[in-house]
Amino acid sequence: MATTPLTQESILMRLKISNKILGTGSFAAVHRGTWDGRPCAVKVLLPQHANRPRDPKRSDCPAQMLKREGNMLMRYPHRSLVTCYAVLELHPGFPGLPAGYKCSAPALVLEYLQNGSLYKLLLQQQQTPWSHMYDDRTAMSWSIQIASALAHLHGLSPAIIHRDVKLENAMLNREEAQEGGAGGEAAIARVLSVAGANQPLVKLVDLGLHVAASHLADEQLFRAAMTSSSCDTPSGTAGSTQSPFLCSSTTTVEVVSSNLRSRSPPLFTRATYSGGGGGTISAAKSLRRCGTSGRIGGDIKAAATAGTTTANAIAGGDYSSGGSKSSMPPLFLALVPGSSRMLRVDPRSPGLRNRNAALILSGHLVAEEAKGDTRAGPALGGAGENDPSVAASFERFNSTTQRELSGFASSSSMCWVAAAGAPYSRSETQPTRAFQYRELVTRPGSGLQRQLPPPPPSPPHVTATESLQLAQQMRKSEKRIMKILNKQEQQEEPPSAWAGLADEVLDVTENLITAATGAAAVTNAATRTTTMLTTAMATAMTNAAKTPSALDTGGYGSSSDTSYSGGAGEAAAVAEDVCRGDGGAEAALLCATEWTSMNPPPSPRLAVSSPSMNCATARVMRLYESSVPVESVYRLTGATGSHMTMAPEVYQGLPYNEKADVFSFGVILYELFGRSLLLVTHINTRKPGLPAVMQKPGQYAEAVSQGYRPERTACIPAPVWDLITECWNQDPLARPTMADAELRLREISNQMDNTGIARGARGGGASGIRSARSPRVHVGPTECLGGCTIG
Ligand SMILES: Nc1ncnc2c1ncn2[C@@H]1O[C@H](COP(=O)(O)OP(=O)(O)OP(=O)(O)O)[C@@H](O)[C@H]1O
Repeated sequence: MATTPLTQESILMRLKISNKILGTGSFAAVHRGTWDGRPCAVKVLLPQHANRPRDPKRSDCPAQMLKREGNMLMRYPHRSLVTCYAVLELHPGFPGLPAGYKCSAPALVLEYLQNGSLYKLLLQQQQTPWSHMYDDRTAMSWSIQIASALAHLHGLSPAIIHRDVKLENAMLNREEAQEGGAGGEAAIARVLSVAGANQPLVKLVDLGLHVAASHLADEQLFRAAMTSSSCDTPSGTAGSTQSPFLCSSTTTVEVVSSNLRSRSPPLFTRATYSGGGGGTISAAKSLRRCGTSGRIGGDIKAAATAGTTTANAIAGGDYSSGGSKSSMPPLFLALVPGSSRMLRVDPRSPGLRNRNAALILSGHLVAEEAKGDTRAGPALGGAGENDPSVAASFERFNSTTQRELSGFASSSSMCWVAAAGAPYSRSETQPTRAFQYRELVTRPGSGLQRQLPPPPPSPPHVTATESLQLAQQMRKSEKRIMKILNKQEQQEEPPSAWAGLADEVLDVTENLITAATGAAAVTNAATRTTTMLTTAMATAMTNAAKTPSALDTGGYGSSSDTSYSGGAGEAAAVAEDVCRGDGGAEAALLCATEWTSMNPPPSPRLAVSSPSMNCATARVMRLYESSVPVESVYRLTGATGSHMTMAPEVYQGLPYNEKADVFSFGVILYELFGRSLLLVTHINTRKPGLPAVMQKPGQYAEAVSQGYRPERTACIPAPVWDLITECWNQDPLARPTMADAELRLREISNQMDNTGIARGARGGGASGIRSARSPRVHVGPTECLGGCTIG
């Protein structure tokens, strides 16, 4: 079935769409339907989005987002994620499709979740506080299911961030779906009324906003990588059915080199490797599971030797000094949860010999090359276990490099390889088919640096309040920029129309730069990068506006070598990409990070007029243009998701990673165990600790971003509350991983069982859910509704 190509005819045979709408979101309407006779939900892009012209280059338009959602669900299924049976394009006039479609519409055929969302259940619970709809055991079971789905997503490499974790997106289903059910409240009531039935399952839905925390290819590239024959299998694994590679043509690794340890502050030269490679995701998955055997197992063991206990993710990348495919050694990384260590780079690489390399993935230091480890032969097996130099380099690494890079690591969701030692040679800059390299910023003392005046003296200490004000100012400015960009997008204006926008953007940019300069002491990478991104954008827009003809003739794609002549055409192309939100934005950001890490912008005008800035930006852009369509880091700054569950850093428009989901998960725990929705308890309600009554969810998110947290309610068990507060830590890096959170919940659950504490004493049959229609015990509004007894 899965291999049969889906034609419109076969779709017609298999898919029936009824006119019953299960729900409508901002992008899609979800219809009831059947797929091969089984009940299903059909999520179809709304006509207003489907009818818009599509740019295949863009991954952030609603059509692409919907497809990405489906592809992601199909590729990485999980018991607690809604199942996607098919990703389709439905032609206008397809039976059951409402009128209004002029173009074909992407549609997902999803598992039908007939029992509504936990949000609706909670809403109903709050409306009828006398009824106990579920007990703590059930709340715990649901929490664990949601945690395991998120741990699954975050455990992928690169991590996938859901970005919209909330009770609305946690839907109830029975293990055995019943035909003929109806969604919404009726369904909830039916669930509730079935005492003794199987425990309802929770499934996470709506992954439309998901994003890869690092560099994940789109489906096409991913497939290409999976079937690629260019995988450089390490010796000893030939013939193995499972390649120990997670294919690295989907992985772009940032290399930071040169004098890492000897300079203070360290100066970085960065190159980007986007290697080819092979292998399968399933291999990586199984490797992640195995942990103790096989060649990779050896390295995981080495990680354990070095002081860590478990490795829960493995990524592999080709890391090469350039040249032929055969000279591409694999780079293996073990991501150690909650810690920061491991692994080593294949010592076969002559380019890496006698050089220490460290890799940081999503903020974790995960790899290090052992200095002096030049052994050839089995690339990975057992490496490091008995090698004192490996252990020594771990030590060295932890005491120096980690500290030096922590600023980068904590603010970036990208992979970084830090290599100390000899700078890369020019020969390394020659791109090969599967390997590209660009030097983004000139080395210390050359070009860019000389043109810039010395950085201004550090401003006096910036207080937390000032820092917050700056962040808010940033946010305001960002919003304005987004508005401008949206206006541009909606009106589908030609690039020449940027002339009018350029001035406005420059204004905003100045604001940002002022904020950034003032906040230098805060050393906020987000501030810097956003500043520089918008600077680059403004520059490009201005240039484009000045010489619109360059747009017609100037092709940045035409200059593919490392020499760069500059010019408005190039700048305009940068702007175009930045505006369109694809690789250009990332490129500008990458460049900006690098540039500003060495040189905080001394004055807006200087930064704007720096031709080297354009140069570097353009180079990076080309790199990404020919590389994978990476998720734009830029889009990882800015409010995405729901205000009531939004992490502070997301609200503030700072860079964020998968820990934003952890924060939102804390809200889920709070609402589930507390039997109350924050929206109900906090909006239009006077709360202690808050100066004024909040009327909008945005105000709540703002308060949270300033440190406000809801107080514990009596019915939240103490250990659960502890976990909630950890998830709500203002510092994302201090929050637990989802894997940890899941583990903790399981432990709490066991603890509850072992101590024989009668949870849900007041309610629930075997299902743990009580009927809304059969109220039994009245409790006042301040009493616990959950019957919890731990605390
Ligand atoms: N698999 C499903 N089974 C039953 N109902 C569903 C299913 N998926 C979604 N729904 C219903 O359809 C509604 C809209 O779905 P969804 O949230 O996925 O759409 P969206 O356009 O992505 O929404 P949003 O505006 O939140 O991004 C949901 O609130 C839910 O009630």
